[in-house]
Amino acid sequence: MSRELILALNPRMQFTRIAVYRMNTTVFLKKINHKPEDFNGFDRYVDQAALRAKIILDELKSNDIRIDDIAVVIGRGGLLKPVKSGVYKVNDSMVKDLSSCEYGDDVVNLGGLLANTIASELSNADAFIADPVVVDELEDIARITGRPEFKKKSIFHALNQKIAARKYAKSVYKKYEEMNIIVAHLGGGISIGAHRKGRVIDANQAYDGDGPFSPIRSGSLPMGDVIRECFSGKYTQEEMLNKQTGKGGLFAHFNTYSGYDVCKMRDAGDAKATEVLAAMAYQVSKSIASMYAVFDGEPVDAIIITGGLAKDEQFVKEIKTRVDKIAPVSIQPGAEVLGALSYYGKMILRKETEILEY
Ligand SMILES: Nc1ncnc2c1ncn2[C@@H]1O[C@H](COP(=O)(O)OP(=O)(O)O)[C@@H](O)[C@H]1O
Ligand SMILES: CCCC(=O)OP(=O)(O)O
Repeated sequence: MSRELILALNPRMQFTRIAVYRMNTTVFLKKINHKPEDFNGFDRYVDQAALRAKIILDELKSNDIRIDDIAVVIGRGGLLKPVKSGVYKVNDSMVKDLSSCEYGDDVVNLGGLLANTIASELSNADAFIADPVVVDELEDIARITGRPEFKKKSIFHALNQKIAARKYAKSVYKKYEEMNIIVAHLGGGISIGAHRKGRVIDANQAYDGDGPFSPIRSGSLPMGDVIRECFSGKYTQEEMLNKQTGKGGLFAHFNTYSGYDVCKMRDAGDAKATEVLAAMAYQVSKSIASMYAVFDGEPVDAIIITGGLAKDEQFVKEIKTRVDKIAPVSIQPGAEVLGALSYYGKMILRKETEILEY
């Protein structure tokens, strides 16, 4: 039996999900909740790397995980320069870009940094990320905007979207690379991707760009109003960016980061929650429908709705009824981030994947 373990890491704002796998067996699975006061004094998410790494290692040790059997530490990848899809070994250049927030400050940056810090504490491990949020397969036409100095960037849930699309393709006995699929990932952020024959040729820029509003992000906004707010003197640049990326969407309306809580408010009869969730479903539907045009007349084989909010039947129903004339709709509730990372971890151990250099 192989003694080589895989440690997968998915850092979120208020918790870190970790799992340890021995090939196809899950050895350990844990959601480590963090107290907000633990991070007092840390201005940026990346400043939390050393503390979170210690908390994770302590958790593994106190659960008798044989940490020196860990060979692969793999984290959800962060805001980096645009890259092609695949597995990347964490190197100095990646650590530099993540820790300096060169491409933005988001909790997702901690994926590569935690993997690196933890691997360096172990005797036998290397650090990796796979399909980071900056996987870029956009067609050139998708990059052009109404201002020559602004180009659209590819920032979306690449890991989750591609795994969901591959899983669907397998379920209908086809190859991902042979299918045209629209994937809607409904998580803390929301991204809608047009997967044409295995390449995501268009997607909304789900971090600080465009698309539907989400539990924490503002999405597309009336641009004139945003410009006037920027110059109102009321907010710093950092505050304005934060309103777009982490304090917009449902958070701005309800002061909670939890889409689940807002769904519960709607279920309890709250009129505002009903109205705002309906508007979010409406925006997601419009974004899915807009991707139909991206395929330029080629048939779309399926629409996949996935992510945490895909667990909410009412929310999904409101989207489905608006888009199911385009293609059959398949629901994959929840986001299998750790499972997706373990899939790549296994490929690394079996030497079945190219290890790309950042
Ligand atoms: N059963 C549920 N019903 C509605 N929303 C849910 C449910 N479970 C999780 N969510 C919401 O999904 C969002 C998280 O999505 P998820 O895909 O897990 O993560 P990520 O933020 O990494 O994209 C949160 O807003 C969470 O409250
Ligand atoms: C960073 C862009 C993708 C995104 O929104 O991720 P989360 O939903 O995990 O915040």
